[in-house]
Amino acid sequence: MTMRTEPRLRGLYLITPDDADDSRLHARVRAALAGGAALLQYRNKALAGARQQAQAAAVLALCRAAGVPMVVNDSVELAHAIGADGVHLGRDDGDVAGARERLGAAAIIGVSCYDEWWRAEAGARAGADYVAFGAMFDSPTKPAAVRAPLALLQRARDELGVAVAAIGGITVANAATLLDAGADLLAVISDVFGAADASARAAAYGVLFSAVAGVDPRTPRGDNDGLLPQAEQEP
Ligand SMILES: Cc1ncc(COP(=O)(O)OP(=O)(O)O)c(N)n1
Ligand SMILES: Cc1nc(C(=O)O)sc1CCOP(=O)(O)O
Ligand SMILES: [Mg+2]
Repeated sequence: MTMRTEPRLRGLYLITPDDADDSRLHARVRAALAGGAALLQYRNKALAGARQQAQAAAVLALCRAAGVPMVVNDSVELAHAIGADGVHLGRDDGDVAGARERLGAAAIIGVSCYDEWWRAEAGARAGADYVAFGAMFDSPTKPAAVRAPLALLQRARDELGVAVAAIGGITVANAATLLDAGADLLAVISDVFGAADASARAAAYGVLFSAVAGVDPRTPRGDNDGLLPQAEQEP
């Protein structure tokens, strides 16, 4: 498989909770971003249409101010409309080629793989920037999500030239196992946005990445973006 030449995404991957209260959501997002993150996904299953677009655009502005790239969940069109940095595609959300054509070569495109290896292989081959496996643990946000084995993270790290994301029930207490198994991105909703101090909780992931993965995801965009240069990775 062809290896990517761009920097590889690595660090805390914040995903917004369903929150219809804009000012409360902004405060939570600001706090989480202040703690440090490599990437943020705007996801709000409770909103649609103009209301969702306005909220997404406001969160994008917060991400821009923090120097953190933002992808949009589910919708290439919403990502395009607000000028987001990319999109996350699940099994019902369209294909990588279509998203790439619409959003451009620099867009960050991620795919959900659940517990299925073939999706990761197909996604990487189609030009995805990361493949996401989960749920790694019981998820408070998605209690019915299928569970994915750690071995998928290890295999993806060893065989695919794209970033490997883990999602589902991740906490600071269980995250090290995922980093050891090969996750580059830890995608988290509840553990950060449900914390009394979202900033401190996000920062705790930064400490984990520094200790386990040897990178500092708090480094602001422009220095290393929370991204590890490809040259520093294993061949
Ligand atoms: C990083 C990441 N991984 C997986 C998902 C789940 O995507 P999907 O299966 O499309 O489910 P919804 O998020 O749309 O409910 C994700 N959003 N992000
Ligand atoms: C959106 C989503 N997708 C999942 C998958 O397994 O594909 S788990 C999940 C929810 C993640 O939230 P929390 O950090 O609260 O568990
Ligand atoms: Mg989806």
